[in-house]
Amino acid sequence: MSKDKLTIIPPGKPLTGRAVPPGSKSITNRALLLAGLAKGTSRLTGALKSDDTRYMADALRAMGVIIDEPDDTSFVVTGSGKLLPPQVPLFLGNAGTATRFLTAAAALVDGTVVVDGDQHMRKRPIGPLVDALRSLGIDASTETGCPPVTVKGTGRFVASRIQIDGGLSSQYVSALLMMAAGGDKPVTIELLGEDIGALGYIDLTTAAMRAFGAKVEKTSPVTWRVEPTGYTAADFVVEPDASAATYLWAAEVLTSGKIDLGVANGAFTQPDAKAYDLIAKFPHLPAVIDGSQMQDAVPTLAVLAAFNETPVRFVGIANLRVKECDRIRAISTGLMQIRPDLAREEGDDLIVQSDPALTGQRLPAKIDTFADHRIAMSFALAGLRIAGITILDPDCVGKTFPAYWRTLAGLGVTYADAG
Ligand SMILES: O=C(O)C1=C[C@@H](OP(=O)(O)O)[C@@H](O)[C@H](O)C1
Ligand SMILES: C=C(OP(=O)(O)O)C(=O)O
Repeated sequence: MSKDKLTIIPPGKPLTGRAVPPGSKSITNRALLLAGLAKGTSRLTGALKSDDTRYMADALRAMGVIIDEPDDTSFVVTGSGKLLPPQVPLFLGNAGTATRFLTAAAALVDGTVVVDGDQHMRKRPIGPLVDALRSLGIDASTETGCPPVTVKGTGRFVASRIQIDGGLSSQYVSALLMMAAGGDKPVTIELLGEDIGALGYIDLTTAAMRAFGAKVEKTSPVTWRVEPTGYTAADFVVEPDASAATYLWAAEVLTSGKIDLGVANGAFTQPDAKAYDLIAKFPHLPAVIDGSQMQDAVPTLAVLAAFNETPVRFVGIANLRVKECDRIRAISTGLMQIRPDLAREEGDDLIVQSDPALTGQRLPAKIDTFADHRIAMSFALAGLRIAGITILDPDCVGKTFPAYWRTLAGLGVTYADAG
């Protein structure tokens, strides 16, 4: 789209039609890595092509994996069973999955790997993962507790138990689980500290590992045992992205429309699919929503909550402060730009002061998206009911849903250049 801003014109009619979400970012990046670690050729179909998956694919290419892209939704990945040391630092933009997963996978490389990202990624914590690698005797270091991380691997590691504090990100746990199958003996991975949010992402990880031949078993609510099988090439179908689906579900209820996503809401295995049942309750969302098991759906739900009959308090969302941006701040800022009393923060809770009478009003607001795709995509939903909503840096949706603006247009949304 290549614009620096985009103003949504409220459609004033139900949004209708077919709009299939792109492939899941989380599953695509897991499958790419596992296929890259396997020996042989894997075919991934239904995959996401976006900034985050391009960073992962290019990083694997830099480590000797051959990746062809025969069409818009497929990757054909041929690995040698070993990742090679890259000649240059791996640049992973602001892709949390690629950054965390490759930091652990770097421990399987015989040589030095530098994992780096953009200025946003350089503020996202990775210390607990680096500490876990160091506890295994792997030479891993970060000066700031955030990328860049330097890992000097020997191509193998020997460990029987890895402890990890996943309080800030479940991706550390997923990263270690995927690495563990490349070890020399069975490994038990154990969660330390507080319970992690989004345990469903760990299930996605173990499911993808099994699809590529790993043997992994949950041995207690906080431990997993991984056998040293390595990975086997496989043909793998990526399901549509549930976080992307939340915008379409919300667009449907906000406009009393009918949108065919081409996939049943019950068919998703990703954590954010839980948001469907909440969205279906609109405009009677509950007074308290615990976002801990559907974190990426919180921006969608929060913008929806502005039009709810009654206020909504979002709890369990502290780690939204260390996502692509501080999402609690970005959401409260955006809502307060629309109307100053619309949101407030209380510690790490977000309170959305709902008002169904917002609908049909003209409340010009230029929404700062902080380079965060989810802030752009969720605030666009406000523009379905309020005139004057302008999204700054709309291209940031390229992180996970490059066709977002076109997809809304296909359902009947129109845009104006911001004045
Ligand atoms: O494992 C994954 O694919 C993800 C885990 C979640 O992150 P955290 O574990 O950092 O909360 C989620 O927000 C992210 O978009 C994708
Ligand atoms: C938090 C997200 O991404 P990541 O951590 O993978 O960068 C997201 O997509 O909302």
